Amino acid sequence: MNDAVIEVRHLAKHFDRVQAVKDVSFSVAPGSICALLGGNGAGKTTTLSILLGLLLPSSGSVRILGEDMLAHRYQVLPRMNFASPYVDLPHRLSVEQNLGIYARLYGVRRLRERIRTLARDLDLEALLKRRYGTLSAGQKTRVSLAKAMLNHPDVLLLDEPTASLDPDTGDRVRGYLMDYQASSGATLLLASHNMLEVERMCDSVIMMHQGVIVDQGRPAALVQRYGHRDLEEVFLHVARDGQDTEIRSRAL
Ligand SMILES: Nc1ncnc2c1ncn2[C@@H]1O[C@H](COP(=O)(O)OP(=O)(O)OP(=O)(O)O)[C@@H](O)[C@H]1O
Repeated sequence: MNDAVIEVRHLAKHFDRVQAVKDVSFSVAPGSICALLGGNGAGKTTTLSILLGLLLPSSGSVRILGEDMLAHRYQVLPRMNFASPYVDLPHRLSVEQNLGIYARLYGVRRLRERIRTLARDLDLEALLKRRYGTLSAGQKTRVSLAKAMLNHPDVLLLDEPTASLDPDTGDRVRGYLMDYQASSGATLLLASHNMLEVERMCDSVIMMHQGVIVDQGRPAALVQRYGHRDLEEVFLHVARDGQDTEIRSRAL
């Protein structure tokens, strides 16, 4: 029986002449944290956007929580959420107003209590009355994460979840996400450039290079397979030697 929470098969996406994602297939197990890794332009954000239904694929299929996302995404989206530093919220509204609007859109019950809890957990209490547009990049990242947690998602997609966070705040946010995963059983898929973060948080890693998957596995297994000291070195190896790695992985 196939019980993957995220099941991607032969996914491709091109923008005019740019082939952003080429025949990508992978699955993410329930209750796991999986990382999409790859250099700039590898196709991570495009893949996450297709999973969310924000972009239509050129070909291929995506099943999430057992549903075909192309045919039935509105049945699945209430159980998902997404955080990204690239998605902006209305600048003139306060943090509290922004979270309140999303909470109503998601049909969150006892929304004031939910916002208070998230503000406490993500250190946003002092910012609730501030206009979103006046926040620093790291503060916006935390608000985006709070928005993503409003509906207690079963599937959480995160594009660089700790971008712009200082080391202390980044560490606390990672701890928060891991605690959430452990207590809720949710499945997390994140794109990250932070290899220490990935080694600490993730059960599995999917390495992309120029739109294709060049390798995947558990972080420790990848480090061992490439004979490096850590995932950072594996990343550099794949980024600088991506084409060869792609050819080798296809030959396996
Ligand atoms: N709307 C678009 N129109 C044309 N090309 C696009 C568009 N969106 C993405 N691309 C191209 O598709 C490729 C993959 O981009 P994508 O944003 O998915 O990469 P990424 O792995 O998320 O990179 P980064 O780490 O820099 O965020 C890139 O070559 C990018 O220029």
